[in-house]
Amino acid sequence: MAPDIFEGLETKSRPVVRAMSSPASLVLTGLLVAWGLWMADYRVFGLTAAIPVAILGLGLLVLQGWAREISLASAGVFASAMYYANWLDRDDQGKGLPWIVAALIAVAIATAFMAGLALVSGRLPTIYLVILTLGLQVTIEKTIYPIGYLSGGVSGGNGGAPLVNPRPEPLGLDLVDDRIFYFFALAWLAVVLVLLIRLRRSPAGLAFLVVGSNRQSAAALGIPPVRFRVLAFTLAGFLAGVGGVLGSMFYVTPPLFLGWDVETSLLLLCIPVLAGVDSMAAVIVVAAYLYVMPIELERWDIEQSFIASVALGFGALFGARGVGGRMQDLERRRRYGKRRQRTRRKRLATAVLRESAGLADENAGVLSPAERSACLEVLERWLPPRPESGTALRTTDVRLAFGPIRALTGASIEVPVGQMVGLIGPNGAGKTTLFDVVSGFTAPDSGTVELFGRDVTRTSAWDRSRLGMTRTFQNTRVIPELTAGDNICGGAWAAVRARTASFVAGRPSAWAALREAEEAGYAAARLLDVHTYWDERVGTLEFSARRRVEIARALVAGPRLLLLDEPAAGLDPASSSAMFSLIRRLHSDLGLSVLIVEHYVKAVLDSCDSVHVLAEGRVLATGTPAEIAANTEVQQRYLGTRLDYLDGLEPARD
Ligand SMILES: Nc1ncnc2c1ncn2[C@@H]1O[C@H](COP(=O)(O)OP(=O)(O)OP(=O)(O)O)[C@@H](O)[C@H]1O
Repeated sequence: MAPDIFEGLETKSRPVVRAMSSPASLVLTGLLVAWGLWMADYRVFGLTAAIPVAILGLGLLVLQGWAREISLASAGVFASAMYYANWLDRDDQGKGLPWIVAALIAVAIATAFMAGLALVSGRLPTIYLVILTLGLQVTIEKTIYPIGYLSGGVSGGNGGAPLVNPRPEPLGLDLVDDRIFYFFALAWLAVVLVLLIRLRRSPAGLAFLVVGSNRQSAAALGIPPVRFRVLAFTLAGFLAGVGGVLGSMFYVTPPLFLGWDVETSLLLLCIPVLAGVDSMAAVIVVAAYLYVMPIELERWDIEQSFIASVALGFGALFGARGVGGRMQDLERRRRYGKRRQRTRRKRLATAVLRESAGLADENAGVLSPAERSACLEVLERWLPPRPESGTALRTTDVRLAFGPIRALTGASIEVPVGQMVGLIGPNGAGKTTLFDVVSGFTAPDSGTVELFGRDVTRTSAWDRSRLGMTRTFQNTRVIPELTAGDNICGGAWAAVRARTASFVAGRPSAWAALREAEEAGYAAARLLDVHTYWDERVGTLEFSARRRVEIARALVAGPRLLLLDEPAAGLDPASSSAMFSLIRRLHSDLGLSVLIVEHYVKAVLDSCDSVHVLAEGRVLATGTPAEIAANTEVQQRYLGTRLDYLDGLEPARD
C-alpha cells in the first residue's frame, strides 16, 4: 500500500468555514450578533459606527499588512466615497441618481484614486509614500478646504451635502430602524469578509504577502511585484469605497474636502498596526474598540483620539505581527499543540541533514524509501516537463560596470540541461552581479542571457521565472510572520492553474488546483524535512530550516532551472556538506538543472558536475571539479587562499 505522505496536511479547500470555525471567530461572531440583539440602543449605535470603518480597516490590512505599504490618505478616500455616494444620490442638493448608481460611482472614485496613487508613487520607497499622502491630506485640509470658492466652505461641499443620506430600502427592509441597520451593516461586513478570506487563502493572497515581504523574491517566483502593489492599492481603495458608501447611510457626511483629515488618518493607522500582517478578526476588534470605548468612557471625557493613541502605542509593542499575530499563535497552539511540536522539532531538526551526511540512525524519522518515492512522484507531476538535453542557461560576454567599477568584464558561462554547476571565485569577482543579471534583477551593459535556448536578456525577472528559472537568496527571504506552509505555497501563484476570480467566487475546481500545489509543497517539505513545521511560523525556526523552506518554496514555483545563492552560507562545514548532498539528491531525483554560487569550495567540488571560476568579472576557468582543482592558475589566484578547500585536501596529502 502506498504510504500516506500527506498526513498532517489539512485541506484549505473551505477557507471560510475553516476561518469561522476557530473559537476566536465563533466568540467574535456570537458577540456581534448578541450585541445587536440585546444591547442598549446607544451601544448598538456605537458598534454600527464601527462597521464601515472595519471595512475600511480591512483595506488597510491589505495595503499595510499584506503589501507593506503605508498610505496616510485613508480618511480622505473614505470620506470622499461617503460624500459622492451622498451627493450623487440626493434629489435636493445633489444629482438625484438612483442609489445603486451613486454607490457604484462612489466606490469607483475611491478605487481609481488609490490605483492612481499606486501608479504615481511608482517605485517610491514606503517612507516617500507616507510623506506624499500626508502632504496631500495637509494640502487639502489646510489649503484647499479654507478657500471657499473651491471647496464650498464649511456649509457644504462642491454640491453641498452635509447631511445623512436617506437610507435606501432594499428588499423592503426598514433601515431607519437602527437595530435593523446594524444587522444590515453586519451583512455587508460578512460579505466583504467571505470574499477577502477566499482571496487571502488563494495563491494571489499569498502573492500579496510575498511581494510585501520582498519584491525581488516575489519576482524570482514569477510574481510581478508592480502589478500586485497596484492591486493592493486598488483593493484598499475599493474597500474604503465600500465602507464609505455604507457610512454615507449612517454618518453625517462632511463636505468633500473636510473629510481629508490628517488626524483621523493617523488614528486609523492603529487598525493595521494592532491587527498585524494577517488578522482580519483583529481588524474588526480594533474598529469596534475605537467606536465603543469612547461611548463607554464618555463620562470621563475620554475622546476617541486618546483611545486610538493608546491603541497605536500598544500596537507598537507587538511589532509587525500585531495583536492579531498573537491571537493566531494561540489558535495554532490550540490546533496543533505547542509542546508536541517542539519535541518533534528537536528530534527532527537536522534529521535530513544528518541523513545526507550519512549520520542518521533509524529513529531519526527521515523518509522511508517508499515515502521518498511517493514524494518525488507528486513533485514530478507538479514540475513542468524538463528537457532531456541542450543548454539550460547560457550567458555570453556579459559586461556590466557600476560607474568606474567594472563588475563583469565579459562573463560567459553555461549550465547544460540536467547538470549541477558551481560558480565560485574570490570576493568581488562578480558572482552575485552575474547571478542578478541572470535572474533579471540587473540589466547588463552588453552581452546576452539565454534560457533554454531563448534570449531573455531584456525579459523581466518574473517572466524568466515563468520560463522555468527560480532562485533562492543568500540572506534567506522567507516571510517570518507566516507559517512554513504558507511560505512554501507562496511560491505557487504562477504555477497554479486557476484564476483568482474563481477562488474569490469559491469555485471548487480552483480549490482543487490549490490542493495540488499544497500537495506538491508538502511533498517538497517532506523531502527537505520541514513538513513538521508546516503550521509553524517560520520566524520561530532555526536557520537551516528556513533555508530549506525557501528551497521548498522555489520548487513549488515549478522550476526547470534552479539558481541557489550560497545555500551553505551561515552553516557549519558538516551541515554545509550535508546541504549540498541534499541539493544534489533533489537535482538528480527530479532532473533539475542547478546553478550554485558558493564560497564553500570543498562542497562545490564534491557535489557539482562542472564548475566555473570567476575572477575580475570574467571566467578564469571552467571544467570538472578535478580539472578545476588541478588548474594551477586557479590554485594560485583563488583556491590557495581557501582554508575549507585546503582542509578538504588534507586527507589526500597524507
Ligand atoms: N550596486 C553596486 N554598485 C557599485 N558597485 C557594485 C555594486 N554591486 C557590486 N558592485 C561591485 O562589483 C564588484 C563585484 O561584486 P559582486 O558582489 O558581484 O562580487 P561577488 O563575487 O559576488 O563577491 P562576494 O563573494 O564578496 O559576494 C565588486 O567590486 C563590488 O564592489
